[in-house]
Amino acid sequence: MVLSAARQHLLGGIRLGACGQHLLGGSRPGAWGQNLLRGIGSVYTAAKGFQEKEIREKLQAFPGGSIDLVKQESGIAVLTVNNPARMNAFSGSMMVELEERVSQLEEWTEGKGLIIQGAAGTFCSGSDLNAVRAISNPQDGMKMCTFMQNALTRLLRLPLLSVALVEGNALGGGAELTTACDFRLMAPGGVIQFVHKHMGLVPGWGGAARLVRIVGGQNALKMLGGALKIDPEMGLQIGLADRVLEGSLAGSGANALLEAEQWLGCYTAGPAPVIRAIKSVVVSGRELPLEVALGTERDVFGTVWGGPANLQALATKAKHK
Ligand SMILES: C[C@@H](C(=O)O)C(=O)SCCNC(=O)CCNC(=O)[C@H](O)C(C)(C)COP(=O)(O)OP(=O)(O)OC[C@H]1O[C@@H](n2cnc3c(N)ncnc32)[C@H](O)[C@@H]1OP(=O)(O)O
Repeated sequence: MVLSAARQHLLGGIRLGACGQHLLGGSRPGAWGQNLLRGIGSVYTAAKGFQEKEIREKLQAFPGGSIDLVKQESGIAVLTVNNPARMNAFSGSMMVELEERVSQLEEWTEGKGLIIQGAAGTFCSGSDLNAVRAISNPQDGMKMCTFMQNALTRLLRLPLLSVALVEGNALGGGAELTTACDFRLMAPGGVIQFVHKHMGLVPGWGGAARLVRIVGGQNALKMLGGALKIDPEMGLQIGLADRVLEGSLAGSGANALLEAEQWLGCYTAGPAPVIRAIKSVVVSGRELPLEVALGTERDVFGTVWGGPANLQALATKAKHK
């Protein structure tokens, strides 16, 4: 399918430069403002019958793989889903580790961006089916899903601009993980597929709720109802993907990551307090009723107004030509 230049522009098509115009397809901060700036936004820990400690122990009984976090001087962290022998499926211990890494990122006050990737050139094939089989009763399933909803909600609310770097397959829970990032970059050959219907399931990690907000209800229904394989072209078309990586660079691990870092760097350039405030006002606008979001925006505005970056810009009489 040939996309018009304007459509490509809106969809973040591959012909735009790395820093091209990828437009989107005063007081002490109040509680929401403070929470948003700290990136803490758990709403699930009070869910009925949910004992985090109990489910954490249960999940630890299914070990394997790891979730690796590298925080870089650039302010961009890289989180790697690392279980290549199982196509980076999430073991129980990896679910627990993911939540721990999110906690570490919530405390990382210098951070501006985050890239989530899978090890060895493929993204993530969802839950480890061996663990799933062992806890395939409704009670345990509910607990696991609540734990992951909590972790992924907090991940999306981090005051960091986040990117899912999709090489290879993002299946089931792996597809859900991509929706817990602000942006999705797809390598040629990459696939995002909500395979849940084929498993007799629906998404339970918050992936359906987030998907509707990203691609709209019609597209979400088609993706879930048809368990559609979304390739990069289709991803761009429906607004699921923000960019397709260059073919020459993608598929070669470090290069794909480098390209993703360059892309993200266009948006994270600048002082951390400002970038974090940008993410915070977008999170509040995305999640809160308008009146509440406006209040939060005022709170966050108050953290940057008259701040060092603002004063410096005023002193240099910046022109925006
Ligand atoms: C919805 C949800 C939830 O919990 O809420 C979920 O995410 S359920 C999980 C949804 N995901 C799935 O159903 C993924 C099922 N797997 C696949 O479709 C396939 O394995 C692909 C991921 C497309 C890769 O196929 P390909 O032919 O390239 O490799 P392969 O099948 O030989 O896979 C390599 C090894 O990874 C393992 N493997 C792959 N995906 C796995 C998974 N999710 N859990 C446990 N092991 C998995 C395979 O069994 C195999 O192990 P051995 O070498 O030992 O045989």
